[in-house]
Amino acid sequence: MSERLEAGSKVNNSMKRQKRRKGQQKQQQRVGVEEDALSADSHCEPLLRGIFQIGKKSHDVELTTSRITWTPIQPEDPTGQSAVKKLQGDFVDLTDVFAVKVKRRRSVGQKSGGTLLGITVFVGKRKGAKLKDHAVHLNNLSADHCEIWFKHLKDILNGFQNRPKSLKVFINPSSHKKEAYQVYVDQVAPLFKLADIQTDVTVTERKGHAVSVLKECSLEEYDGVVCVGGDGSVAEVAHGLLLRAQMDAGRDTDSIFMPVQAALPLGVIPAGSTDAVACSVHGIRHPVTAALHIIMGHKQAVDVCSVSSVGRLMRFCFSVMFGFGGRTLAAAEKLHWIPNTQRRELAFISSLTHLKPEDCELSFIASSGAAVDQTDSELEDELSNVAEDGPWQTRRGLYLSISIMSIPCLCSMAPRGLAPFTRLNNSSMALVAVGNASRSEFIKHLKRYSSTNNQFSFSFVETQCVRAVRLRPRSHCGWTDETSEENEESDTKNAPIISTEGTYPWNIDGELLEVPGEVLIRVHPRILTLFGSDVEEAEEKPTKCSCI
Ligand SMILES: Nc1ncnc2c1ncn2[C@@H]1O[C@H](COP(=O)(O)OP(=O)(O)OP(=O)(O)O)[C@@H](O)[C@H]1O
Repeated sequence: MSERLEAGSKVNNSMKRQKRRKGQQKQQQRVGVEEDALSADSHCEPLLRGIFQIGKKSHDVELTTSRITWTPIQPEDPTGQSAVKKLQGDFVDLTDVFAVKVKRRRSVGQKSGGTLLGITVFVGKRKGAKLKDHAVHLNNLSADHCEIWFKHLKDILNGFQNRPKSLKVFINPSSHKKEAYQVYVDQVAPLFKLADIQTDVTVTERKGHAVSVLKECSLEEYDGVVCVGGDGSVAEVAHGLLLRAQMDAGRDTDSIFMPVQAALPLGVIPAGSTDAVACSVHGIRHPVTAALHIIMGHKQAVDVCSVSSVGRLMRFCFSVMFGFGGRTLAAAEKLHWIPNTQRRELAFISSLTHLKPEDCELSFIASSGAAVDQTDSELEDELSNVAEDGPWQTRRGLYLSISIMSIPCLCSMAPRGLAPFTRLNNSSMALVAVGNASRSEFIKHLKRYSSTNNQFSFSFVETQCVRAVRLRPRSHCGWTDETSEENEESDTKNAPIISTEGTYPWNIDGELLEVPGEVLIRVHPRILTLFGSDVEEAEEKPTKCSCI
């Protein structure tokens, strides 16, 4: 790319350039250009230099391979006195530029042509975790001048190989407040269009629709997949992408196999009620931020869990909950005629009212939790032992809730994450096992997720960094006798979690899965790439659950 640009830069006659540079140096001394802006880029040879009007002032604008820098031009004082006022220059890094357009004045309804006004550079401006689109108008009425600048800028943007040019988009119109489609049309599609990204949109019609499309469509023509929806939709698309990769690689998903990576990165446009995946890679629930991360090709490899039962893959996912989390979801499904938010609150209250522990055999293989730098074959060797021979540690007892997460799951309910002690790609999962406790103690633990207090500093909560977890719910006979006195307030006469079909409810990324018997959960390091970056804490305003 740089060769192409250097060739392009020969447009400038070197004599002229020297002369101009001398003039520029003089001018810099005269007007006192913001020194930081220029000095950081001083090692880069200018590709282009020209005069544009920015705002109300004429500016000397310089393009290098990494920046556009502009400095206001101060007219010479007729009295010959040097200017006292220091004029401020500014710059944008080209890595923050996501589109460039020729700017024309058009009358209402006019679709093409129009009077040339200059060029507009679109920048993703950062404010904390938020990215906002910002336009810098470089006005100049010369068509030749603008054409050269436009071409150079376009060449540079096209040279960013990490940026997608074509995307497969899934929109779940039923997510949360049914706003996903409008969010896409109003906030995301215009940015994709501006960045000249081709899109192929599927508005999903039912649960499982995205998976069936991903299993069959030709992926070669895309540079990424985008999901507009809540965590359930993201989980479905992530599962579909990973399942497709296993099919293409000939992996037998009816066995304990080592999965291959998904072929395409996944972009997450938040339009759900919790959006923990979007928050974990953007730090904020903001569709424009998510769209700009996708356009600018910011990528982050993440660990994913697999859930298997009797040796068969059931799901790839980011979070698995058993006990309270599974029960609450099962209760919510039974109230399907009630609107989403009220349904969840009712189910939550009902599960709290009937709080009861599950009798389980919980086994896990611990990991350091620190990011590991292993080769793929070393990882494969290590993780293939997980099914049978790993150094399992086993606990037997009563648990109110067991959660396993491969990413921190940041959200407004838990700005530091449901699992703050795991990272996006540390080859490890967080295991949070909440043992038997009174309802009031359990509520205290839940409340701490949205506060600054440590939600895990309770004697009945155990946390571990793990590579694999095996959970075997034990027969419901027996556990009532072991219930602690502290838990007397719970309704011990209530039906156990096991259903009449002999299955247990699991909450897998917010989706209910009824599974009989033992479940194996393994971590698969970095097998999925998400558009976004690693984030420490969500910038969301903490919201407290209205039920507790
Ligand atoms: N047209 C549709 N009608 C009904 N369900 C759908 C449709 N399209 C997709 N789904 C399913 O809806 C489920 C829930 O979607 P999603 O998570 O986006 O919404 P939500 O539950 O309202 O949001 P959140 O998980 O953030 O609370 C997903 O499992 C998805 O498979």
